Amino acid sequence: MNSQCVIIGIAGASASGKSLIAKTIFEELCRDLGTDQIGVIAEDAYYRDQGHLSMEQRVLTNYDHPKALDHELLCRHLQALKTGEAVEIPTYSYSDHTRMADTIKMTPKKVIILEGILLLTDPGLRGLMDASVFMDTPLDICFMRRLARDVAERGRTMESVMAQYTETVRPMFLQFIDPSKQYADIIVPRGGKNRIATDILKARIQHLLAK
Ligand SMILES: Nc1ncnc2c1ncn2[C@@H]1O[C@H](COP(=O)(O)OP(=O)(O)O)[C@@H](O)[C@H]1O
Ligand SMILES: Nc1ccn([C@@H]2O[C@H](COP(=O)(O)O)[C@@H](O)[C@H]2O)c(=O)n1
Repeated sequence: MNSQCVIIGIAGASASGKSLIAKTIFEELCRDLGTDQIGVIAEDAYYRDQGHLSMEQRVLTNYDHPKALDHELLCRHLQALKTGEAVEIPTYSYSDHTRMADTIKMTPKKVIILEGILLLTDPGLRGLMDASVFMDTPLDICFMRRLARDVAERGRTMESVMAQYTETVRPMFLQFIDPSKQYADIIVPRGGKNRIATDILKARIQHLLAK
């Protein structure tokens, strides 16, 4: 069976507004399609399991390098959803730096919004997307938002956020994420509250569904 499943990929720097725009599109499209017909998948859920490593080893991982993520599993899950099969999405703990025991069942959807920093670096994932987006928020703004968010929500200290940003987040953005912008169909300036970009994406999804 090849069910209708529109997949939109949203990439960009950490704290560029990917989750916010994904959530806005999700909530607004739910009103038309129903909550069971649209889903959001975060690439972060596919960070590799590090249960076999000590906490001292886990903090040394470069979480902004493509190899930190299990894109193969994400690809398999998207292919399964496209063929009408349900999947078990992993859950991830930013404070323990590893997968949690629970998974979340996702049933097939008409629309899947994927969001994550490194999505557009992977040809397999790009090939599964019906449209791709890059959130082009200035890096200094992203850094300020990440600092506030990671201290408030991800159990980090200001010092650890600043060190990680200098050692891996910024260099990996320049090496992998920013060059992947070339693969985006739509480039969104300013961040997750860009109303016109949100409307354009919603209209494109509606157009793909009507085909
Ligand atoms: N345009 C914006 N104006 C103000 N705050 C924003 C804007 N876009 C995103 N944010 C905030 O910045 C933080 C990071 O955004 P988020 O969507 O979580 O980023 P990402 O998913 O790209 O890491 C969140 O607290 C979010 O509410
Ligand atoms: N254990 C981890 C795993 C990931 N990160 C950081 O998360 C960022 C990606 O998530 P966004 O919601 O910000 O897009 C990425 O830049 C990793 O550095 C982490 O700090 N710890």
